[in-house]
Order: sequence, then structure tokens, then C-alpha cells
Amino acid sequence: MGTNNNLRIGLPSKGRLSDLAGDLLKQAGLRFRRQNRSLFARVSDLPVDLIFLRTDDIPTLCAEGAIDMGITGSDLVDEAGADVSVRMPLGVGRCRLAICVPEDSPAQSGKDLAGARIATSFPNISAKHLAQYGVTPHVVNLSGSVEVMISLGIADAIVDLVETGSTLAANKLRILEEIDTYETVLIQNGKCRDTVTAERIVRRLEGVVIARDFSLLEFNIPKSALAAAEKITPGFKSPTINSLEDQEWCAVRVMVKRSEVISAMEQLESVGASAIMETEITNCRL
Ligand SMILES: Nc1ncnc2c1ncn2[C@@H]1O[C@H](COP(=O)(O)OP(=O)(O)OP(=O)(O)O)[C@@H](O)[C@H]1O
Ligand SMILES: O=P(O)(O)OC[C@H]1O[C@H](OP(=O)(O)OP(=O)(O)O)[C@H](O)[C@@H]1O
Ligand SMILES: [Mg+2]
Repeated sequence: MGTNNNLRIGLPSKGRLSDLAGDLLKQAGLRFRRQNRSLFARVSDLPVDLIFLRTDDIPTLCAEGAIDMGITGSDLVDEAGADVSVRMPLGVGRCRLAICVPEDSPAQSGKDLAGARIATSFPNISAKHLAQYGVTPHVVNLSGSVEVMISLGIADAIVDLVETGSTLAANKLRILEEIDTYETVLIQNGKCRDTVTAERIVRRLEGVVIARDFSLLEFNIPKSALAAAEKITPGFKSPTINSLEDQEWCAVRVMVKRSEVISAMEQLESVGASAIMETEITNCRL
């Protein structure tokens, strides 16, 4: 590395985002092999080097120009206050950051935390959030296992990420107030060393992220019911309509959000559609 001018992309070296990020790049056609715990990999057929880093260092290293692009959590970008642009949400790693207190705490909102000790790995976001109430907490800055700090007597409240809520339940805590929601994002710095390749990467990832979110739905529909069908499935841009041998009917192909496919099928059937089929797409260019 060092001497070449390849675009550098920082990826989480371990943890929950590591596989998500690697799978996404591979699906987008970036071929690479990470040798056993190696911190570096070259991409075949593209001027791109992958650098494996700690997820929470990626925003700062990108802002500093050590890497041109990176995949990390938007929570970590905010917390670091890193001067990078978020090119694209990647549709994975969704979570929320919340102020949590013991289940039996009398507190009703963040306003009740004046003078409280708060354990968190997000000292900046926490202080900024509480400042809007004029509350200046005593922040205990930790890098993990934050939920246990209340029972250890170190803190009265915590600010931590919540996904399913099972960690909170296991520690007899409840959400007092949600601060924000976050997800995994692609970031880029302002002085990227190869913007042409960076744009290619963005387009490729876009293709995969959109494809993961949408299915292709095909159906036949009487022309008289086409307007009703278009209301149900307007498509990503607009549906493709082909004529059939039977002049009264046509065939429609349309992209539908995966989460809405079943309900769309039911509604289409009720307005007269038949031969309704869902096809999963793995990649697309729109
Ligand atoms: N349930 C969750 N808990 C924590 N982080 C989550 C969760 N769901 C998604 N994330 C995202 O993952 C990021 C943490 O990723 P990281 O690669 O550090 O994984 P990790 O499993 O927390 O690693 P570590 O073992 O270092 O704690 C968070 O900043 C957030 O953006
Ligand atoms: O709502 P849940 O689905 O339970 O997820 C949230 C928990 O997961 C994360 O911890 P992680 O596994 O990263 O451990 P850590 O404390 O060592 O970072 C996070 O810090 C919470 O503790
Ligand atoms: Mg963690």
C-alpha cells in the first residue's frame, strides 16, 4: 500500500458490522480475500485497497484522509463529530440510542437527570442531547458492557444502543427517552484520492442496497383494471406494461418494496390481477 494511488476503503475488522460490510461489497462485485486476521486486502480488477479497522475509528480515519471511504455506524460518525459526508445508508445495522434507567426508577424524562451519573460510550451525543434541557450530567465514559454499570453502583442511568431490547430486559432497565435512530452507512471524505472509482463503488452498492429492499412483481391484469393496479403498485419509477394476445389484458412488471409484497399481491388479486409472481432481485441499475 503506502505508495500506490488506489482508493482506500475502511471496513470493520470484527464485530457485528464486519460480516455485513464484507457481504455487501462481495455482492456488489468487489472480489477480495482477507487472509487470516490481515488488516489489508486488495480488490481484484479495481484500483481499490480495503483496510480493516475498528468500527469506531473509521469516521475519524476517514475525516483525516487515511482512508477515502468507509463503512461504519451513523451513530459513530455523529459521536466522533467527523467531517465526512454520508454517501448512502446501507439498509443494515439499524439501532437506536436511548437513555435507560432502572425499571423502578421514578424518572419520567431526560429532564429528571440533573446531577445524575450517566455511563455511556457516547459521551458527546449524550451531553449534547441533555444540554437542550439545561441538564449537565456527570458522564462516565466506557467502551462496553454499559448496562451493568447501574447494578455496579457506578451510574444512575446509561445511554446505549438498543436493538431488540433483550440486553435491557436482562438488566432490568427500561428506556426513559430515545435520542436518535441510526444505521450502517457509507462515508467519504472531501479530498478523496480517486473520485471516479469512488462513484463506481457508490453506484455498485446502490444497486445491491435497492435490490435487497425490493422484489420484482409480475402479473396479468384486464386493461380496465390497470389504473387501479397502478395505484397499488406505482413502481420505483413506473411499471413496465406489455400487451398480451388477448387484447383486453396486459402484463405488468413492477418493483415493489419487499415488506409490502404480500399485501400488494392480495390487493392486486382483489382488483382482478392473475398469475401474480414475485421474483427476488439481487442487483439492479435504475
Ligand atoms: N444491537 C446493536 N448493538 C450495538 N451496535 C449495533 C447494534 N445493532 C447495530 N449496531 C451498529 O453496530 C455498531 C457497532 O459495530 P461493531 O463492529 O463495533 O460491533 P460490536 O459487535 O459492537 O463490536 P464490539 O465487540 O467491539 O462491541 C454500532 O455503532 C451500531 O452502528
Ligand atoms: O437491544 P439488544 O438487541 O440487546 O442490543 C443492544 C446491545 O448490544 C450491544 O452490545 P454488544 O453486543 O456490542 O456488546 P458490548 O457491550 O461489548 O459492546 C449494545 O451495546 C447493547 O448492549
Ligand atoms: Mg459493541
